[in-house]
Amino acid sequence: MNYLIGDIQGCCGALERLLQALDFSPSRDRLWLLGDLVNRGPESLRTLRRLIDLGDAATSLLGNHDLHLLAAAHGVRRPHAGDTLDDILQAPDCAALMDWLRHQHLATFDNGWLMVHAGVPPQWSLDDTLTCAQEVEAVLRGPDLADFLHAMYGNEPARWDAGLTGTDRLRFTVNALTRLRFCTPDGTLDFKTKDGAGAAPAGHLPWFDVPGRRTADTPVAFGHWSTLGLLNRPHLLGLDTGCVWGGCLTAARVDGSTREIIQVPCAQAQRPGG
Ligand SMILES: Nc1ncnc2c1ncn2[C@@H]1O[C@H](COP(=O)(O)OP(=O)(O)OP(=O)(O)OP(=O)(O)OC[C@H]2O[C@@H](n3cnc4c(N)ncnc43)[C@H](O)[C@@H]2O)[C@@H](O)[C@H]1O
Repeated sequence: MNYLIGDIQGCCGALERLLQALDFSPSRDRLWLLGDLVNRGPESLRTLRRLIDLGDAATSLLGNHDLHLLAAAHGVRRPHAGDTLDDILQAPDCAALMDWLRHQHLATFDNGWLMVHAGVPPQWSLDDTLTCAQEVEAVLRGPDLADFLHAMYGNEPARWDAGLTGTDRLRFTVNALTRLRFCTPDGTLDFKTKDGAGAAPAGHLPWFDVPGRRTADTPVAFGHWSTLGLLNRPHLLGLDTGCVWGGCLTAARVDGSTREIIQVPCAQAQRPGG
């Protein structure tokens, strides 16, 4: 069976309880983790090791917190207050863990589902999304990783232009795939608003509601947006249900036309707004 799982954020106990609830078997089942594997929760190191141990039974996407971990490990960013990455950064095998992390995905398309951590700009087709993701993945896996991590931060360019090149193009892709919630109909990304779908800034919409979105006919699964909560529409699954904030950890079983949502409640590891 195929399961898509929302943001774990280091809540490994919740992951274990969810796998039990699924009666998960690594020889029979496949998992797709929708990013933000680590940080803010209590057991980031244990979570990474668990995912690595799953081998081919699990495919992991990178979220903004996972990229932040790579940046912290390369000395590009200082850990923030509220980060819970120290156990990884101080682990004797930190370099090997980071090597695994940088080989994970920014987007993937499997079993008819396009999967990303945050969102897909309305102007991108499925092919555009996978191509742009692969461009970033190649840099993450290559010799220029540290330089790229320095250049990755920033909110510009906020609007897609097929003519973008170099660092600007890569930064736009990272911001779209790992940070997007709201955008304008012309695809200008907003990075300020973190509230639910009803809190759209003037002139903005949740990215998935933009009229004419080119991936509207492609099933898309994403995480990242805990204040949105579970989104379950025919071609959309939003699966960040705020595990780390005391919500649930959510899996969606997607086999052919079958869809089933399975959730386990989570202990609150961080206080919203804290
Ligand atoms: N290119 C890049 N540029 C910039 N940064 C990059 C980057 N690449 C990586 N990063 C990194 O991204 C990291 C996070 O940045 P942040 O800016 O802190 O991330 P965020 O938007 O708060 O998103 P998060 O992923 O935590 O989402 P969530 O819905 O859980 O939480 C969102 C909010 O919802 C609130 N919330 C959750 N549950 C709530 C509830 N029940 N009620 C009210 N509020 C709630 C929380 O308080 C929280 O503030 C940073 O460490 C940064 O370095």
